Amino acid sequence: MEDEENIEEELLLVESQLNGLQDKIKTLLDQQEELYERQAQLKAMLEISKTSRDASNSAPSVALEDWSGKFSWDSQADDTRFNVFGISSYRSNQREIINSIMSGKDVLVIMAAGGGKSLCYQLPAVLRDGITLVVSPLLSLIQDQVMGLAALGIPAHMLTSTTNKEIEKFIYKALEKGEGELKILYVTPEKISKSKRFMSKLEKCHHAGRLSLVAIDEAHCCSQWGHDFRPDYKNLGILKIQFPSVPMIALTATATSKVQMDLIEMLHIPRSVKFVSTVNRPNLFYRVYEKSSVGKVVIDEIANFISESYPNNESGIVYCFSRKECEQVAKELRGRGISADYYHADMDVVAREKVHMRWSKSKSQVIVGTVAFGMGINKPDVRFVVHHSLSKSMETYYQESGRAGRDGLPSECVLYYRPGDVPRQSSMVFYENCGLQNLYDIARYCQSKKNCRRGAFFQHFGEAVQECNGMCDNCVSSIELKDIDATYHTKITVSLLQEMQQNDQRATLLQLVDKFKTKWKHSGCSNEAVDLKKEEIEQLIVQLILDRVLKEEFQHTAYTTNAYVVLGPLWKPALQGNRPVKLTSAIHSQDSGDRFKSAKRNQMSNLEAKLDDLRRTISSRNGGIFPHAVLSTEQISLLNCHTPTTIAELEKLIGKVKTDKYGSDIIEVMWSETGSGKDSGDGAKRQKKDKGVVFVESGEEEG
Ligand SMILES: Nc1ncnc2c1ncn2[C@@H]1O[C@H](COP(=O)(O)OP(=O)(O)OP(=O)(O)O)[C@@H](O)[C@H]1O
Ligand SMILES: [Mg+2]
Repeated sequence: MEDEENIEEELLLVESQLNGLQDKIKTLLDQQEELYERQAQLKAMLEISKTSRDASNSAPSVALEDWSGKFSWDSQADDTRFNVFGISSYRSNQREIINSIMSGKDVLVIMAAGGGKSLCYQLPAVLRDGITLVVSPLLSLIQDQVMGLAALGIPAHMLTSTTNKEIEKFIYKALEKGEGELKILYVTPEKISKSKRFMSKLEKCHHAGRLSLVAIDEAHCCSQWGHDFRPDYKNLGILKIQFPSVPMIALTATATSKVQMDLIEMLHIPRSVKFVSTVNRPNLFYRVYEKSSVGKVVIDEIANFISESYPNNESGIVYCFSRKECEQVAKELRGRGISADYYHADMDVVAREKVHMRWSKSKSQVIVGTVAFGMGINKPDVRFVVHHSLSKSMETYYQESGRAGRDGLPSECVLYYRPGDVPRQSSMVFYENCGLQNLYDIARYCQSKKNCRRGAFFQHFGEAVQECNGMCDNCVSSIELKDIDATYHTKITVSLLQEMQQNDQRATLLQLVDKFKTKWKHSGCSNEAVDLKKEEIEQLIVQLILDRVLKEEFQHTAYTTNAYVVLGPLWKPALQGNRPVKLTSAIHSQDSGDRFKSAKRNQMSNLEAKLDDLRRTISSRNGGIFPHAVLSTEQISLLNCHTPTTIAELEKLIGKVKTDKYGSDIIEVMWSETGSGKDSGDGAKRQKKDKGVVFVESGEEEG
């Protein structure tokens, strides 16, 4: 008997020691997991830093050649840039890239979205004799580019599955015999890997010395490590093998060092000159708004934001978490007078294309989309990108928000955040490699009320910090902040979870908030700790997850995956109150205007509105051309500033090609708005001054 008791006693002891050990092992395993993740992060950072150092050491051609110096084609390039493309000056790195291509080098370009990569191959294509081949992944991107070039009078065509027989014949003749006018030929990668006929024509073109340049757009599609891998891109290596003497330019907006190495190898361009531009998008204003837990209130806020900040139908995108949410939000925005269409992967291609087209031509203002609305969005004048919920990583957010302001003009990226959205995303991404870590990075971005938003991007992409210039909410906010001591609240949360776990109970984030409130009430609140609002408790719990005091655990049901909050590796010190926990809260939550709001041209002038109408009229008159291909928004502000009233003045601002095409229409608008010309009765005088220019449309005057 006694023996048995002793045994039982010892058994209990051993079991409790085992439990203790298992806890320790769990904590150690958690720590190991954290360290592995950090190790991977540090290795990647080291790789980036090594590659950039190697690039500057091992590519003497880069160091020795001054791509910004003088070249024999300078004046011809300047003339084409301005008179054909209507671009008044180069942006950062464009001139250097063009010069290296013109010198016959292979080039790798990494430049942020909207940085102006197209000009880097289109301008040399016009300058060099012969035909430039451009490989691009999507039909819609190709169509946009070909139409844009046609509007500039540059002979460009595409050879895709939609090309009719007649055009195909024309293209093959141009390749084979040099007949007909063809300067730039766009193809999808499938043409290279699947059409022997096409490759044989291309070889003939090359043998006759007429293949001037090969451009690979969206080159990150080559790499399996990239975010848009396309198997057919893997076969593009054949191009350098077949045409070694033809310069190749590979362009992409985002490529980690791993992707860069991958694509240099796959495209066989080991000696390429590399140009890496900053990830910074100085014209984008980043802000995070607190998101209400009431769905309708969120929509009201988004609708108000759009109609107050963008009353002139300026284009925007609203990103949503799910397809259903997309449809719902679009419907509710429409109900509030905003012309919005939805776009997601469940729609058929024709319906998607229709929605995209309407929006591209500014016939609808907003697309409410899921992540499916991605690569292929070429619209330069997107003024705002709203996130109805947070993205799954900083990288995804950078890309999605980066679709704003590709024309370089001030634009806004707004994210509606509530901590309750974190578990919605985490239950989708937890099985992905580093999925949770990536999600927690963006959650940290959203939770912060103090740190520069731009700084978070620099840190994420391993780039030196640059000035924000007051272009994020945290840098300009006049909201007064206070730090709440949440050490006691943390203790309560941890002990609550400890009790629950002992009883084999679990709670989701929202359930935990409710349980916290009940426990708080019963705890007597004798402590001087302040009462927290529901949103603040949610915020605290997410902060504790990010700080590893708590963690998320997932369980599949037949229909869904639930995310539960459980104790994390650092719960013990938190329970003992050894680690002070601070929660940042806003004292006055009203945003008393910021520099972006006042700097941004909220109202278009009458003249700008008229020119905007004009570009839309010309666009619909000419079928396919987009309004921004007629006149860019930047050009409209230029015209608004300088108010040219003669063709000669106009040509100095927008170049020859656009003046020849649209000059008389534009001048007519200028006259009607500025009171010059026929209204002031000096039309005849003006006509005399601008000999050779006939304003056919101003009929009254002529007669
Ligand atoms: N030097 C410049 N000055 C003014 N506008 C420019 C200049 N270069 C390009 N742009 C305009 O900027 C916009 C974006 O250019 P482009 O489409 O080439 O960007 P991108 O780098 O290819 O971006 P993405 O990665 O999104 O494809 C276009 O409207 C283009 O006409
Ligand atoms: Mg591009």
